[in-house]
Amino acid sequence: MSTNAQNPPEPFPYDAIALLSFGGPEGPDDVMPFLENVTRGRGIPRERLAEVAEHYLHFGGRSPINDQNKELLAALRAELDARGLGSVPLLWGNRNWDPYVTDVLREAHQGGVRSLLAVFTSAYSSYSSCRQYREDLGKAVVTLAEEGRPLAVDRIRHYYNSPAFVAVNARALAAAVRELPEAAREGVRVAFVTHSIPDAMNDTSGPDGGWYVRQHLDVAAAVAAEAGRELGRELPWDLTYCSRSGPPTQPWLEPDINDWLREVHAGGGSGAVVAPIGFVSDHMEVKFDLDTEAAETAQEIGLPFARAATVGATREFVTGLVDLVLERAERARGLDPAQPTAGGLGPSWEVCQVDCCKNLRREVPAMCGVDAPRVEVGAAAPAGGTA
Ligand SMILES: CC1=C(CCC(=O)O)c2cc3nc(cc4[nH]c(cc5[nH]c(cc1n2)c(C)c5CCC(=O)O)c(CCC(=O)O)c4C)C(CCC(=O)O)=C3C
Ligand SMILES: [Fe+2]
Repeated sequence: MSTNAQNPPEPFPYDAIALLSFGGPEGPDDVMPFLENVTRGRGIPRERLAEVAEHYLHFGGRSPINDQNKELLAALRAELDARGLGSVPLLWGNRNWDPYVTDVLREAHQGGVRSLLAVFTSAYSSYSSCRQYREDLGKAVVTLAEEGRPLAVDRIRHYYNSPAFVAVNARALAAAVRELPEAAREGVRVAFVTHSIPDAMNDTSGPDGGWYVRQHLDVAAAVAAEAGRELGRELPWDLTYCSRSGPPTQPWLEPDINDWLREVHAGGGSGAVVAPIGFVSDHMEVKFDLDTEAAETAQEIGLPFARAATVGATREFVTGLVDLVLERAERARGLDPAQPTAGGLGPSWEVCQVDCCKNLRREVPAMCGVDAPRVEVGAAAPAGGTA
């Protein structure tokens, strides 16, 4: 690699890195406006909204997600600094609550940022967990282009099967199994848990459909095997779901975790461990649907129950994310770095095909895809430059 006096070796090809997340209310008054942001135009029944509002109010009207993102940002910042990226700004923008993506990117542009590498707080492919983040970016990029602020955006590949994500989840699962009383461990059953989505959304996830479930099954198998090795025994497992919403007539992914617990109990299982591999930190779904509701179900039926930790801001997970940032940077520079993975699916795409995780309602611009709006970055005049 050649170097010269002006440029550090291997210049990082992005002006900033941005963590993109869901957002959540900060207090009771934010709860309804937040829920309206989340569900605008989505046909979620009113009763479901009132019910979810109660979940938030049960925790003082405050989602844990913003504080968890701040913790993740601090850990990412430290790791980026340690890896020679101390001069690259790290931004944070949300879909449904302040700080909103468009506002954050506008401010970054004013500060000189013209290209961005995005990291989503969701590890898997589906409309809700991937394309909608790409649409958040699309909306921001189109809006800013209209203001004469062109911005280029890439993202890292999905990290569900990064060795670090799998290893940290496996250790957490083994620890949760050890939390059960000894007598409950012998016939223990494991439920990997993720956010339910409509069947139709799974059917269009990834480039050719079904990837949301496929990716979770791949992670689940890898995590169960690794945790099983650590414990010196096989762990029987299933993939289960929480947080179903939508009208009852619409099929969503099943089984629900509560139904699964009852079934395990009826089938003579001695204990249950739930491992929320679908969530990167202890979101409201984890705090309410698992730690509150599912724990109550288990207690009601007398089934010993433990919940595995989420990856959160653990050192190894964060290091793995920065590995993917550096990998993406090398690929942007035309190099061909190693792309380590766990499980059996191999490295996932970082540029999406046209209908990848298709928006079933309407077509809106999405970044990081082959059909993303093209923005002339570096054009001096206001570009309005979207095609
Ligand atoms: C796949 C997926 C993820 C994982 C990927 C990712 O992390 O992005 C996720 C994350 C999250 N979902 C969250 C909250 C909510 N999701 C809702 C509604 C919905 N989620 C869906 C899917 C997902 N959601 C879907 C298909 C709907 C139906 C409406 C629609 O088609 O969009 C609703 C409305 C009420 C309700 O119906 O439950 C709320 C309040 C929070 C914040 C939690 C906190 O505050 O800690 C987070 C991280
Ligand atoms: Fe959700």
